[in-house]
Amino acid sequence: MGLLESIQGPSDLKALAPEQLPELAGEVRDFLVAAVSRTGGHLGPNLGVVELTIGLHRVFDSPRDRIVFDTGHQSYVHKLLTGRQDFSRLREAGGLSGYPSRAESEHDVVENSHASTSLSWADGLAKAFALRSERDRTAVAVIGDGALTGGMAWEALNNIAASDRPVIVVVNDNERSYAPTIGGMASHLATLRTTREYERLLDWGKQSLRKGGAPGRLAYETLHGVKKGLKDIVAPQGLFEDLGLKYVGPVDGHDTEAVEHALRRAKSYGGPVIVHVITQKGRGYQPALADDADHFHAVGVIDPETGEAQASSGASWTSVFSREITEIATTRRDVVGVTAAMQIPVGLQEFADAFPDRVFDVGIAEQHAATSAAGMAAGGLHPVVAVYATFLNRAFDQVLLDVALHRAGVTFVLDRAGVTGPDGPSHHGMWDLGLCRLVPGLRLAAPRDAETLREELREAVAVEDAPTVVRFGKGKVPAAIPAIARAGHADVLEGEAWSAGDDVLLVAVGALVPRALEVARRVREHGVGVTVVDPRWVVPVDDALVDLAGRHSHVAVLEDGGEVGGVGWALAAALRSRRDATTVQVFALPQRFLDFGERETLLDEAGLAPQDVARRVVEAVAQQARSSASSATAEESPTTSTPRSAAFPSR
Ligand SMILES: Cc1ncc(C[n+]2csc(CCOP(=O)(O)OP(=O)(O)O)c2C)c(N)n1
Ligand SMILES: CC(=O)[C@@H](O)[C@H](O)COP(=O)(O)O
Ligand SMILES: [Mg+2]
Repeated sequence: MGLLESIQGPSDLKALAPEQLPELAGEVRDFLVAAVSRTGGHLGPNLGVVELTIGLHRVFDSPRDRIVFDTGHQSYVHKLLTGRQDFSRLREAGGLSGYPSRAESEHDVVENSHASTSLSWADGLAKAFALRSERDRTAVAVIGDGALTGGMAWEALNNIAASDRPVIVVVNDNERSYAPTIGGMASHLATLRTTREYERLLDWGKQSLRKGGAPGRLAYETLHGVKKGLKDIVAPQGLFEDLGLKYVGPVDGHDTEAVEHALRRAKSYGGPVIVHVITQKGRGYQPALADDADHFHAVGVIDPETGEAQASSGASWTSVFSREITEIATTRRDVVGVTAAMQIPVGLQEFADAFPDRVFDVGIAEQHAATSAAGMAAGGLHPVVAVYATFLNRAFDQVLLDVALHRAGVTFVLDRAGVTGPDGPSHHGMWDLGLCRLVPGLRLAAPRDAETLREELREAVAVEDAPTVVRFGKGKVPAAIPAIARAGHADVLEGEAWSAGDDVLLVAVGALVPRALEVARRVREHGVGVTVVDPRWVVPVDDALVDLAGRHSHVAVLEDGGEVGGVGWALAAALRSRRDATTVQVFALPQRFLDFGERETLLDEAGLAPQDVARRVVEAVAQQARSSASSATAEESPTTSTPRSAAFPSR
């Protein structure tokens, strides 16, 4: 049995001799490459924190001490060392989560995968320990250099530094988010990293003086002068110590002995301390180290020998956006791109390659991205802020009161809208429709295919006096879905509405249009007429759509956002305000946290499986017919049903 298999929890790890730790680290790396290449996941980040995590669980006493991983994507080693070694279904329903999970282990604290929150968690934990007189407990936060560029981290540091509570901030500095980390913080960490050279220089100085036989006093004076001189040149500790934080480091994050020594030093201070650990993302796995893009930050299924990803066919939503925004930028010199440390994942790399000075990476700082975009717009530019949908959440106030209040022409492009799948509840892009609906003047489009994405993106960047949003899902874009007619501002996709009129209007939103067409097919098998429309611009819900809905007896809405504030929610409210008798069924994501798993399965489980939606629509129509019949009998008068849908002018 290898060392890793012998470890069921931190106590087994603490029992190992220091000289066994490098061997254990090697076994962990072999395990990670073998397991994650089969399932996909955050291979690079976890390869970089093997020795660090071993040190954390040897020095601190989890779960009495609390170890918080920022973002949480680098917690696989933590899981391996705390009794979870079955990675066969990592990030799959029923398997291990790709992030900490309190349901999995008492050693796990924070499940939120949004970056830069760990220091606030640690500050809160430390305050609780102090007030509950649990002074033997330590709060430890492991935060990456990328996450340290997020504003929340500095709000927390400001509080942590002002206290004497034992908070250990471990900066896992691998010099990268996905790409190399940007900004002043990155530069400062780089300066501190040179201290490693400084320490080596110092060691060399000590050895040389000793070898040279210099007398004690002279040797000390010389060395002190060298140390003082070097320190000012290569290692200004400034920032953290000026804040009032003890600084330990920089530490070689792949030297188990040095890591453990530094963590023990930090623990012994008994107050707030920064431990600056230098690591390498993808450490020990050449295909990751050779990957200039992001050192295998997040991989799909790969060949463990070569790191080669499985071939995939078809264009992604992101690639369509990437091409189109670069096209637009060619003629629109005012258009600029903004990314929050995700230039490649959000599709701005092609734009940046073509126009390097017109794409801005602001670090993991979505709030700054939004408000600086308002500034850009005020200066005559048209910013396109590209983020994953879920990450717009934290910039809501900035969208509302910096962009919309000032009627700034800013376009937000939300990738990964809807259910994303393996990353779980804090990654599903299900909040943006509800949040954006709250913003006066904001307009949001949900394209259904590549052509509508291109059209709606161009329409969005043409708006100069209000925020616009274009949202699309994760993965491959579907084949073209042409319209057969227009109804107001909506595309009619299917329907015999110009015949005797259809019973049901099915409103299909964005990436769920293919599902809606399957629903319509199944409903028609029951002899129920269905017209399928795609509103395209879904925030706000426009009067033409409400008019159209009001000309049907029953409306069903299919969308991949949270129910509250969604398209169906707004359409039903508009019909109610008109005292319209049309009945509305809303098929949206339930307003709760959805677990991780396979995207299509999660949508089905959320009640959006075509067969389930169709069944419920047919039942509703039948129920409506029964109600109409019974009320007609009661009144002995002809039914007063909503006038059938009017004929559409053909497109
Ligand atoms: C608010 C927010 N924005 C963007 C992301 C996407 N994201 C996940 S990990 C990551 C990079 C993190 O870099 P770092 O903190 O240095 O950790 P490392 O991967 O280098 O260990 C980003 C941008 C996120 N999780 N949260
Ligand atoms: C941890 C994090 O936020 C990202 O790495 C995210 O997991 C990437 O998601 P995609 O794989 O959908 O790009
Ligand atoms: Mg990093």
